Amino acid sequence: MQSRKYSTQTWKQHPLNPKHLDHATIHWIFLVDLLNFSFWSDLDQEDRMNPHPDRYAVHYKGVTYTGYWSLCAAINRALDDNIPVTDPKYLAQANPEDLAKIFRSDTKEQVPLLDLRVRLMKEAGITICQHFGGSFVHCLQRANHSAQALLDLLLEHFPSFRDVHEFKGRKVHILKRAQILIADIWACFDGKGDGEFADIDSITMFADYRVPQALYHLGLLDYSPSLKKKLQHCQNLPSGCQEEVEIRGNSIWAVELVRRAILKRFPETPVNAILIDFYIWDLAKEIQNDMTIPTHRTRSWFY
Ligand SMILES: Nc1nc2c(c(CN[C@H]3C=C[C@H](O)[C@@H]3O)cn2[C@@H]2O[C@H](COP(=O)(O)O)[C@@H](O)[C@H]2O)c(=O)[nH]1
Repeated sequence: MQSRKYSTQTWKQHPLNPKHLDHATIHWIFLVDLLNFSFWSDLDQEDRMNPHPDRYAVHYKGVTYTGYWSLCAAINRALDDNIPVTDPKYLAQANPEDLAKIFRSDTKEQVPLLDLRVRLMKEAGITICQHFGGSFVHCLQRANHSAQALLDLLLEHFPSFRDVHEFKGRKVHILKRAQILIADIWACFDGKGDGEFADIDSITMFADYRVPQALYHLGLLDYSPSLKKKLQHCQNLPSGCQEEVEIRGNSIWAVELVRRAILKRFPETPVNAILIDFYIWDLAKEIQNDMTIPTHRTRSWFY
């Protein structure tokens, strides 16, 4: 595990991530994490690095992107076409057909939950214009460098970030996209300026579908024989069902235990759940072809 520099350098090194530390980058991160969900393909049960040829993909600057990176490629493609897709004023007044074109596919399959993505873009654009003077930066600055205050503002004003579920009669706040939004701003800005959060270490791992798969592969998470069977048969798990919430909740706990183990062994290491999560997610993409279990399949706008 490298130091904090790991996430910051890696974050900006990816060709699709923005390089300039300005307000346009904050708007880019907001839009990406507003839409950062459910890229797994109904067509592609293999889910390997060499994707099913019909699986939703975006060709951008000579590279074919699937999954999360296809979202970033689609947004960058729109910006290159002079469509101000990260500008809330544009989103508020744009017509849905034009917004849908941003996700046009270079294969047979279209992006999952397209209509929902368009709806969320319009709603967020209207909300930012009504409550934050047309710029998400004002929302960020209203949090006054507190991750938890920003989390509260996101949950108050943007309903799709309310990743909260019921588990055996108790409310479970998983909040994956709201937290990764904060983490991406922090990592991109190296914890400085607009990216400074005094309580950044209060952010948990982001309970998606890729990191749990890697945690299992690494022997840090285990599944019951019946759940393993469902995953191996690519059976859908309904959003909010007990097994799905167990996978997500235990993933958060597994990363917390990894964090404690690292600090016990290397007390001086500036590690937090974000850095561990980013490390495991990037690793998961590298070893995707060797994974010993498929990802779980829940069609959801939460992750
Ligand atoms: N826990 C966690 N989940 C993450 C990410 C990211 C992208 N982060 C990059 C940006 C900065 C960091 O340095 C990473 O390089 C996407 N996702 C989730 O994965 C799923 C997509 O997977 P696939 O279909 O294979 O592309 C989907 O649920 C998406 O929401 C992360 O970092 N952590």
